[in-house]
Amino acid sequence: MHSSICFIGAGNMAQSLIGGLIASGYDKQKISATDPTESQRNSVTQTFGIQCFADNAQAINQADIVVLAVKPQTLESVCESISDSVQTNTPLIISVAAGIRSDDINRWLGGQTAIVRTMPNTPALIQTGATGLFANSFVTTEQQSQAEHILRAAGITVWVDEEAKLDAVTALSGSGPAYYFLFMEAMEQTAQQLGLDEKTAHLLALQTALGSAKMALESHLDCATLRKNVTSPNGTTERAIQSFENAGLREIVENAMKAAQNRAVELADELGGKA
Ligand SMILES: NC(=O)C1=CN([C@@H]2O[C@H](COP(=O)(O)OP(=O)(O)OC[C@H]3O[C@@H](n4cnc5c(N)ncnc54)[C@H](O)[C@@H]3O)[C@@H](O)[C@H]2O)C=CC1
Ligand SMILES: O=C(O)[C@@H]1CCC=N1
Repeated sequence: MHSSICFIGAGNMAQSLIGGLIASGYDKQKISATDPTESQRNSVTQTFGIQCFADNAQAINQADIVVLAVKPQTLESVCESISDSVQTNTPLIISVAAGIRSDDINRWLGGQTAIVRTMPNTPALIQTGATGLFANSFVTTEQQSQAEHILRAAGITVWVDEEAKLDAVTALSGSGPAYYFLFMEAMEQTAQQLGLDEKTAHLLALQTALGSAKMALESHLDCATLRKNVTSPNGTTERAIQSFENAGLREIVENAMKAAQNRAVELADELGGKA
């Protein structure tokens, strides 16, 4: 039998996870969500057929698992508003918030709380997500498997042995879908400049991204070798790759990912206690 899960905050990330769970066969009756915005609650109920509530503390009373899916800036006040119920009912807490450390969440919830801090990504919606997980010292082995089971319904899962590594996961797979969307946007725009219509440019850009990722996942070859296999000497790809390398693409990626990681640390320092 499925555990009952309540999502606090029914925005983009919660909806991706809810969609992934339902697609994997999770019992809808066991999933609920809260959100202060009425239109958001109605839309989530309509899309997923789950119950939504306005009152966080009331909604989590029956929950075995509470997923904190609000913005990092809202997390402290949300935790304080549910701390009495958490202390009484002792659900497993799963946080998806970027940056915010489990020690801070534990303190805001009143202490001694089992918390699995995670960093999922929005492709969870189509069960192609990637999630990093870290368990604090109050999490039992059984709760660890429960958290993994839930996130696995939405894609692959990877446990990290140090909490700080979740900030690297954030910079890679948490924010990563946006990097690929940006790249696909840019490829589509340029393809139109080169003479393709919008629909054709869109389809070819997306199928190319999908094919490349699927091929790399299924291949025994590394990404550098797969790239070289596309690059004929003195051919078209070589010119494009030279153009990327000359423009410093590797450094651009390095700077962007380090900026994301730094922001995760900054968020934790700004909104929680200093590490
Ligand atoms: N969007 C993404 O790709 C990812 C987001 N995250 C994390 O997920 C969390 C949520 O992000 P998004 O879903 O993108 O934001 P969002 O803004 O789409 O969703 C947050 C939801 O929380 C609701 N909310 C605000 N105050 C609330 C309260 N007091 N009680 C209950 N709900 C409340 C808002 O109305 C909104 O619907 C963040 O902490 C973020 O770091 C993690 C991984 C990826
Ligand atoms: O941009 C953000 O802060 C969140 C965390 C990872 C993806 N979106």
